Parts: sequence; structure tokens; C-alpha cells
Amino acid sequence: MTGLQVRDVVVRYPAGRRDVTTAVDGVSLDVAPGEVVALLGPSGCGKSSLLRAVAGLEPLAAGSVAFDGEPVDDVPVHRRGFGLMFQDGQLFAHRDVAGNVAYGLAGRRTAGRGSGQGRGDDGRPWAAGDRAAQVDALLDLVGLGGYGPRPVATLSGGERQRVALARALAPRPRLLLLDEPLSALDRSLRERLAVDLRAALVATRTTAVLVTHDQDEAFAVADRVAVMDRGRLLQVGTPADLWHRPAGRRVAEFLGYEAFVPVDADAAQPLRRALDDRGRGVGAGAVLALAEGAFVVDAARGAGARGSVRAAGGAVAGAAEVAGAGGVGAQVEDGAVKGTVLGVTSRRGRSEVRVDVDGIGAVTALAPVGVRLDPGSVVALSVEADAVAALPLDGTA
Ligand SMILES: Nc1ncnc2c1ncn2[C@@H]1O[C@H](COP(=O)(O)OP(=O)(O)OP(=O)(O)O)[C@@H](O)[C@H]1O
Repeated sequence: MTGLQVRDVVVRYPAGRRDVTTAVDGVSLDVAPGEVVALLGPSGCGKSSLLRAVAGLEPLAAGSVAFDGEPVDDVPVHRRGFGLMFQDGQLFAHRDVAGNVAYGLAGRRTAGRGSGQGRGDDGRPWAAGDRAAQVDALLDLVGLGGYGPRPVATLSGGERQRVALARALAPRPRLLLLDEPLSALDRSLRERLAVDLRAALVATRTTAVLVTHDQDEAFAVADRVAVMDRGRLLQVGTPADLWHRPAGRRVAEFLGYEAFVPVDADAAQPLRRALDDRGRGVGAGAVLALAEGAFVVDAARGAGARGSVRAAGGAVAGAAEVAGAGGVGAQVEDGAVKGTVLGVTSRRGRSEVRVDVDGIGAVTALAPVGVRLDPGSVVALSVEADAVAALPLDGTA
């Protein structure tokens, strides 16, 4: 066995005088060498407790943690050869950037020390050369080339986390444990840093476990995502696996699926046809989960009643648009899915249209940026099959 093996791990904390909280409730998980796995779940589901148990910072109430087939349960934290990185980076304020990274180099494991811990020079970017060159290479790796002499007090939050990452990678840990490393940053910075974090982990072939409550971050950084809830693992899979085949409603909700409809309901038939067209036929009895964008406002097929679909330039799209023609939806083509507009917001170069669809309820449809739709108007909707998933019949997760 290579990589990390977590078996039936239980972590408990005292709660009150007699009670205990079971924060991790029998979790098993393997992480292959060079693989990045994200632990994803809502606040309090036990992600950090599991990570801390792997690190050796929390005692196990049951189960075991092994690396490369050897149990580490009796190995103290600093002898496990695991690196840790936290939300706030915890840089040394009195050292400059280079000094912080060099501190990580000082802790580098040497080849052959301890079982499975040593890896000789393997062509990684900072494996050779003197210490200053290694620091420079690490700073280049995290996109901070030339930052060495900067006092850390002068860095932005994102830059600090990049330094913390360089420092954490410097000793070439056989496993890097990252606890919400980006969550103190604002969203756009987080998105950019997530991409860079993955690039740095892949370039250094670092085996890593990342804790996050942010689905986008988990999907951007990890090869596989482990969804946790109430101390248990609900599903582990690649981002594509999870997105297309959530194990159940709780996983789907956590990934951002916002509406659910039994496949046999009338309202589900257009969705079912769209899945059939993609070769993703769904059997009777399943439930369809709809993510944002499962419907797209279909301007070409018309809008009716008290509103109209207008493109950004003001041109009326769709010949069937009428104002005030009695009866909501009167002018929308037969056979089209119809939705009553509840409101429109613009985000990231597109419009998100909250629409109420008969038999399904309120969902978020997409439309071109600048589209003007009055609340109460009825729009035709087409289905985007990629944003629809079928939940298995027995999916309890
Ligand atoms: N030191 C502790 N003492 C007592 N209870 C704790 C302790 N640490 C965590 N817990 C409890 O264990 C459960 C899991 O907490 P944990 O921090 O592992 O969750 P999490 O998923 O990482 O949450 P968050 O995303 O909010 O950090 C929670 O109910 C929490 O209150």
C-alpha cells in the first residue's frame, strides 16, 4: 500500500460533563501518491477534526492512520513527515519572505531517514542548488519570484498564503495537509489562488488533503473530492463523478443542486428527453436534481404576457412576444417549458433569472447579460442537460 490509508477513524470530544461529541464517525479514505483529495462539507461536519487526526494533532477514539502501509498512530506529529498549512498562514513576522521559506527548507527530510520518508533528488524544481537558489525556485513556483527580501508585513493576504505554501512545500512533506488555506481571502482571489495551488501541488507531485467548505475550491484543486456530513463520508469521487452522479439528495444539495423533481412527474419529461438525447437515459422512480443553469431562457421561442425578452442592445428577441395578451404564457410556443420570471440579477457576464416552473418551483435559469425581463412575464426555457443529474433510487447520502 502506498500513500495515505485512513481506516474507520473516530474522533470524539468531551461535551459538557458527561457527554461526548462524535466529530468523525468511522471514516475510511485512501489517498494515492501524488493525489490531491479535498474534504468538502458544511461547517461542523468534522473535516478539520479528520485532518487533525491524520496529522496526529487529535487522538483517535478508534481506527488507524497509516502511510505507505505503516501505521503512524504512535508516531508523534513532527516525526510523521507530514506538512501542515492553515487558513492564516502563520508566517514569522520577524523574518522576510525568503527567511520564512528557508525555515521550511531547514526542516527538509533527508533521503533514507525513517521508513518511506526519504526521497532523493527527483528533479523537483528546488531539489538541487544552494539554499538561496532553492528559496528562489520555491518562490517562483508560487508566483512570487523576486519577493525574497520583502518583509511579510508588507504582503497582501493572498501573497502571505503563497509564502505559507512555499514554506509548507519546502521540506517536501510526504503528505501535505491544508486546512481551509484560502478561506480568509475574497472570492475572486480565492478562485485565482485555487488554480495556482493546484498547479504547485501537481508540479511538485505532492500528495495532499485539503479541507474546504467551498465546492468550487474543492473542484478546482482536487483530483477527488470526499463529501462529508455529520462526521461521515457520504461520497468520494472525481469532480465529474460527483457532479453527474451525486449519491443522493444531501450530496446534490451540498454541490449546489437547487431543485428536485421525480422523473415520473409531468414536469420532468422535458428534462428526461434532454438526458435521453445525451445518451443519459434515466429509469423510472429516480429523482432529477437541477443545478443553476438547468434551464436557459430561450429568447428565440418567445416570451409572453406582461414582459418581453430584450437583448442588451434593446432589440426584441422572439416574434411571439406580446404585451398584455390575457393569460400568462399565452404566446409561448406549445411544447416549450415555461417559466414565470421572479427576478433577474447580472453576474459574471450573464444574467441569472429566477423563474417559477410549474411542477418544479423556483429555479435559476441563465440568459445573456443585459437581458431585460419583467417580473411576472413568462419565458420559454430550454434544458441544459449538463446541469441535470439523476439521483439513484436508493440514494440516501
Ligand atoms: N476541541 C474541540 N472540543 C469540542 N468539540 C469540538 C472541538 N473541535 C471540534 N469540535 C466539534 O466537533 C465537530 C466537528 O468540528 P470540525 O471543526 O471538525 O468541523 P469542520 O467541518 O472542520 O467545521 P468548520 O468548517 O466550521 O471548521 C463540531 O461539532 C465541533 O463543534
